[in-house]
Amino acid sequence: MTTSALVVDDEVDLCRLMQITLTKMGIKSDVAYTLAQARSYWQDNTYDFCLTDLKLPDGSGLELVKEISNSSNTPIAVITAHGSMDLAIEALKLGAFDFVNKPLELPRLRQLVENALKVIHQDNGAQATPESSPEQKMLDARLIGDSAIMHPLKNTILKLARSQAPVFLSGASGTGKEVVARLIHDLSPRRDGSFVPVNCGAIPSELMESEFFGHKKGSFTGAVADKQGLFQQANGGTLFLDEVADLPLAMQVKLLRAIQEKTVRAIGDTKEVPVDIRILSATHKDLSRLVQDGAFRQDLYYRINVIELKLPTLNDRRDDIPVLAEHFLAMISAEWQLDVPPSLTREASERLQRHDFAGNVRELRNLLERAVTLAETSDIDISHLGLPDVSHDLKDTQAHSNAQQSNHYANEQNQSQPTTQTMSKAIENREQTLQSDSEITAVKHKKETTNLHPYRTNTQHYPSMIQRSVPNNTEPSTSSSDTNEKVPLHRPIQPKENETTSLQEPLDGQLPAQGLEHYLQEQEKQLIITALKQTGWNKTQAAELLGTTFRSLRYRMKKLEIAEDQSE
Ligand SMILES: Nc1ncnc2c1ncn2[C@@H]1O[C@H](COP(=O)(O)OP(=O)(O)OP(=O)(O)O)[C@@H](O)[C@H]1O
Repeated sequence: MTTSALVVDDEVDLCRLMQITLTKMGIKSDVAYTLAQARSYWQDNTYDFCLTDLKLPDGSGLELVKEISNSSNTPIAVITAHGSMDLAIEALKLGAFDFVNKPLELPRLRQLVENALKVIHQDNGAQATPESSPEQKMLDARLIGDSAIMHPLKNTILKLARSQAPVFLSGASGTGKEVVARLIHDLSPRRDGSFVPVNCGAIPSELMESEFFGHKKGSFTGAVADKQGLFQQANGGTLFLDEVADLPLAMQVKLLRAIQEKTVRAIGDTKEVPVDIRILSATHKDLSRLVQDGAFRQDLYYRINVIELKLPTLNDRRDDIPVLAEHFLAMISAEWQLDVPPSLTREASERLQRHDFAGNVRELRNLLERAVTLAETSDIDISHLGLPDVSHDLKDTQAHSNAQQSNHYANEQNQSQPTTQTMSKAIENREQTLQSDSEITAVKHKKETTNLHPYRTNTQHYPSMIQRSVPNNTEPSTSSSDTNEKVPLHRPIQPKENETTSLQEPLDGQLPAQGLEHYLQEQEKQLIITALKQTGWNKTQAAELLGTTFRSLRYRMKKLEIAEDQSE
């Protein structure tokens, strides 16, 4: 069936141009020159999408956007006068799926129409199988949770995926902002393009411009070849600005310009290159507060925060804990190639539902990884969770489960004391580097008094595994009066007195042959690999050793092309 469109604009020549473009794309169209005419056409006919100017002789195209979005799923895009970004944003908020600026550039118009066609195609597919559209299936498989709070969230995600509007994902750390960003991309008409996530807090400020916009060979010392920036990598796809609050102010100005103009210029280049990207952004910080404090530009905030999606904390959706736990245990089982998939005992499942998950879903996942490591059989019991005792009734349950596990934990005196365990076979393979003395000690979790999550501070906030044997000069104090003290797996090497932490001079004062950048990257790579080896390739712990965040480490590993796990 031929696709049909309604074009609304009072400029006759422009309407003709749009009609010709649409006809060339195989789309039949009607033209309305006023709001009243548009309403009448809309009532009397069925269209697959609509394209409207905002300034019409008898009213605003925004009214049409509102009416069409409220009464149907039909994609509607708006044409805005150059520079009237506020109106474009208003239209996106009201439900327009995209906008195009005047003077009209035909490639941009074609791109917009192609996106509309993809949305229509997706809708037709969904109508054919309403119960379990591929989109719904993907959403349910990757965003786990069926609680009352998750239903409207999932519906909103499906709607947002159709739009080109910038979305700002807010919510505490570990609530799944990146999961949702990826889903919005994979469910959108841009799914065939790249999803490029960037941790804005992890890029050194002096490299930011080059990372975002690229550089030409020779444009600065160390620019040994042309480099494509993140904007260009995301061309045709989605750029996800994670930890956007951490962007330095100087970079915010440049980013705003690139987002508004939809063009970028690489360092050392003379020409601007157009880019077609959708911007998604996220932070666990209060961005509006940062705007008030002058730490984040209001104009950029306004531009990226066209639609805000707030993700609930895990504590706000406790009903989802069992299903999430099941999901992660299945994942761990597959990743670690366990013969028998692990499962939670009823007591353990109940205990999890009472835990205060300051680190949200990420904390749950890590807690389960640790529990699987500690359990000798496929049954994950309350004692493997490493959580503090919270109530009397729970104590009874725990005593019962401890009794059941007594064969496995013959050496264990009580949960608050360090325990010595042998690891299951699969874990042995994975954690070879941790086993120089074949012992792993679990330390009782110290109840957090702050709401910081474990991966954003340099302090350990969870019961970590520690090696008993550590080098003399880094031996953690075993005489500490606080047996709950959290001890790092390996302490970072402390400089001796009068010793600086700066890198040693290479080759007796000679400068590195391949230049500073290359030398520093090599050093960075070596330090990261050392930390990863020391922690059995556990990125969370390696990040702590290096005094950085998990996300930052992951970003650097990707940048330096360090494979995820080289332990085998
Ligand atoms: N609803 C969910 N279903 C399945 N996995 C989830 C869900 N939410 C979060 N996760 C998992 O939790 C971990 C953290 O998620 P993610 O990185 O998306 O959180 P975030 O909010 O972006 O965190 P941060 O603010 O620290 O960047 C990931 O392993 C992710 O796969």
